[in-house]
Amino acid sequence: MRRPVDVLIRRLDPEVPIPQYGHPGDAGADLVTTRAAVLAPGERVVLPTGVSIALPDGYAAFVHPRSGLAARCGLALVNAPGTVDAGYRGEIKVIVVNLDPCESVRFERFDRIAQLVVQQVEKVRFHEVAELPGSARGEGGFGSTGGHTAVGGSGGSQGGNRYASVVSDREGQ
Ligand SMILES: O=c1ccn([C@H]2C[C@H](O)[C@@H](COP(=O)(O)OP(=O)(O)OP(=O)(O)O)O2)c(=O)[nH]1
Ligand SMILES: [Mg+2]
Repeated sequence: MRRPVDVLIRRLDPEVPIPQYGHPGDAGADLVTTRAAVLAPGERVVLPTGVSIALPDGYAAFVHPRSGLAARCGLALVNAPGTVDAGYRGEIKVIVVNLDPCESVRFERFDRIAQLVVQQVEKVRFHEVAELPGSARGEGGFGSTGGHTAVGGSGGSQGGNRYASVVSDREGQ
């Protein structure tokens, strides 16, 4: 295993646990909320994690959702993945939204709400050019390779089509 990267961390709440990896090979260390909360269906809230960090230069940390909460409760991060810059010294916050149409989501203090993935990031220099070099993909994007052709349209009147395509995608799984 590679040597871990050292990251300085400050507790802003004396009782908050230091983020933990669930298993040795995990990419994300779990973040908790220091504030209990109840999110009604569709509600969005910014939750404090009680920690701030100082990343080494050339690194960033990304706040990712936890799949279990997404699957069980419909919890999503509005800005997933949230980007924590190396120079940020403020409290890490998590912007959660309850996407379940019916059920509220409840968090107790110190429940794990997200996971922090630390990665090396490249700094680039942009060089303006009149033409970009060619590539196999070219300008094709947004479903250009197929598989999503029935999704989309201009909204309203396409609703029936859109639903049918979602159903058939699921049947194909
Ligand atoms: O999920 C997140 C995302 C960001 N941040 C913090 C760390 C990050 O360094 C800072 C700014 O985030 P970002 O650059 O995504 O937000 P912005 O709207 O562009 O703000 P700014 O103008 O401060 O860059 O907010 C969090 O605590 N949680
Ligand atoms: Mg920014």
